[in-house]
Amino acid sequence: EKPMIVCGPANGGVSNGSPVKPLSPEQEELINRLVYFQEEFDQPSEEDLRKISTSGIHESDADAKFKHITEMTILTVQLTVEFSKRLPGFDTLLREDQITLLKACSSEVMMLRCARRYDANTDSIVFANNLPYTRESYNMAGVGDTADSLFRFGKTMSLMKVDNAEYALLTAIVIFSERPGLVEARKVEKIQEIYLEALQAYVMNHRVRPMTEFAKLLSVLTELRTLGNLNSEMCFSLKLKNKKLPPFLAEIWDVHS
Ligand SMILES: Cc1nc(-c2ccccc2Cl)n(NC(=O)c2ccc3c(c2C)OCCO3)c1C(C)C
Repeated sequence: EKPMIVCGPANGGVSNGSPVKPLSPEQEELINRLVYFQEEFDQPSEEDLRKISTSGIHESDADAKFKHITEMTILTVQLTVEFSKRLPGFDTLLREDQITLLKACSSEVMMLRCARRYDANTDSIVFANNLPYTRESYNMAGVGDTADSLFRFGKTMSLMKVDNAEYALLTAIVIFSERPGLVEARKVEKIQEIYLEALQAYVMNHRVRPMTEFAKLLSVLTELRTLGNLNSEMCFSLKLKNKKLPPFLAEIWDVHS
């Protein structure tokens, strides 16, 4: 069943003295749809997880850990592609622009998905039941120090108490971001505006200090750009170390030997 959003304004519908505009029915429907598909495509299926090699996962085999991370990432990026296809507006774009958006957003959405799975008590990313994205696996896989900023990001997000609706809207906003090479950039921007307005309306009606919380949520977008760029840098350094990425990831992240 669809998880309904209970839309009672957090502050009795008044924010710094002025009455808060409620969410429109269209915005409520949009948010409910996004939260529904966020759950639908949240984790790889048990069947997919069984396919992932867990051999060597609990030993100190660096290559096995690296392989595990790559396989988990491929499954998760594929879930993001499925989520994107169901976003209102995505199917109105040129195929070429859909590809541009999916390639560019994939690492950023991965970071956001991991942040959502960050557990502050254990300072770890609890991702599906295979736990590949832990500090230990990162250290083992030989990419430990860079992953630190992913855990810091996860901690920041958990302190902000970002809820499912805000995560789903942030993901849509990341997907419909301005990217180099877009043919219909203006069209993507117009679609992104819909999701930005919905996020603003949601925050205005659900947060105690809406303006600052909305600003902080938008600053997440900038942090995600930085994290995505760090991923590109890591892909490049892996290439220099002749550490092969699976073709699917080499293709979407433009890592060509
Ligand atoms: C197969 C694979 N899967 C990932 C990944 C794993 C989890 C979240 C996001 C990404 Cl992109 N990465 N990237 C990182 O793990 C990664 C790269 C750079 C980072 C970073 C991470 C998690 O963390 C933030 C700082 O820079 C890789 C390769 C490239 C190892």
